Amino acid sequence: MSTTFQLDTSTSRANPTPQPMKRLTVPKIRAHKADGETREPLVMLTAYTARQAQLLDAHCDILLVGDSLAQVIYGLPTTIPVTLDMMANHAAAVVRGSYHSVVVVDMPFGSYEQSPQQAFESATFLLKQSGAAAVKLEGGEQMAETVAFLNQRGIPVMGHVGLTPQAVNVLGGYGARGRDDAEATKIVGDAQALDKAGAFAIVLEGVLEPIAIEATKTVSCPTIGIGASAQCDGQVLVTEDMLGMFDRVPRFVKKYEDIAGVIERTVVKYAEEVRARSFPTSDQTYQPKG
Ligand SMILES: Nc1nc(=O)c2c([nH]1)NC[C@@H]1CN(c3ccc(C(=O)N[C@@H](CCC(=O)O)C(=O)O)cc3)CN21
Ligand SMILES: CC(C)C(=O)C(=O)O
Ligand SMILES: [Mg+2]
Repeated sequence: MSTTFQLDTSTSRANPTPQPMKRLTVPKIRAHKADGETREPLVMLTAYTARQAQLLDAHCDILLVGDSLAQVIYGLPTTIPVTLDMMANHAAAVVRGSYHSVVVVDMPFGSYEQSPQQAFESATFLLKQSGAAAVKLEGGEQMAETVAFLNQRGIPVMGHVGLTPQAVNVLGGYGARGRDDAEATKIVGDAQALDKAGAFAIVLEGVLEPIAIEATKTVSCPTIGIGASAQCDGQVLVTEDMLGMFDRVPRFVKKYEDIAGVIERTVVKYAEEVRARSFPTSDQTYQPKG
C-alpha cells in the first residue's frame, strides 16, 4: 500500500459558485425515511472524473466512485483487478469536482474481506487520499461486524447486497439474484444485518421486486436499487450506461441518450475536415500581430 499522502483535499473545489449549495451529510441520508413519511427517492449516480462530478453533482444526492470503473474506464472484464490506488485517485478527482453530493467510494475486491482491521486500514487510505465521506463494500451478514467496526471508528459504510459483482466467480455470472426462496430470504436477512450494524444506506442490486419490497420495508436505512424495482428508497445507475456511452449494458439500464453516437458522429466530422483541410480555419489560427 502506498504511504505517500500528497493530496490537499481541503481546497480547490472545482465548483466555486456565488451561493454554493450546502454539502449533504451522511446522517441526513441515513435519516431519509426515519420519520416514516413518504420521501422523494434518493438520486445516486456513479462518477469517476472531476468533470463528470461537476456535471452531475448539483442534481444528485450521492455520487458513487464505483469499482465499475474497471469495465467502464479501464476495459477490464470484471471488478476483481481494481486496486486501492485506482479507487483513491478517481475518488480524489470526483471530490474536487463536487460540492453538494455525498461522495462514496467502493472498497475494491481484496481490500476489506479479511478482517475488520484490514477494512479499516483500506478505508482510511481511501478517505485520506480522496476527501470522500464514506465507503461502500459488498456482502451481507458476513460483513456486518466490519460495518460496525468502521462505523464506530468514524467511517460511514454503505452496504451492497444481492448481485455483488466482486463475487462473480462464486455466483457464476451477473444474473438476477433471489430466484429461489432460500436465496431470497438470505438477501433480506443480509440487508437487515447491515442495517443493524449501522450501514447508512444499502444498495440492492439485481434482485426480484418482492425482495426489494421486503428489504426496504424492514430496514431503517434507505435502500438504493439498481435492477431492484421502483420500490427502493433511491436509485443508482452507472452514468455511462444511462448516457449510452458503454457498449454492453445490463437489462435494468435505461439508456436516456446516445452519447456514443454523438461522439462517433463528431469524430467522423472532425476527421473529414482535417483530411479536407477545412479545419482549422483562420478563426482557429494564430497570426502575427501587425
Ligand atoms: N457499466 C457497468 N454497469 C453496471 O451496472 C455494472 C458495471 N459496469 N460493472 C460492475 C457491475 C457489474 N454489473 C453487471 C454486469 C453485467 C450484467 C448483465 O450482463 N446482466 C445480464 C444478465 C446476465 C445473466 O443473466 O447472466 C442482463 O441482461 O441484464 C449485470 C450487471 C453491474 N455493474
Ligand atoms: C453499480 C454500483 C452500485 C456499483 O457498485 C459500481 O458502480 O461499482
Ligand atoms: Mg461497485
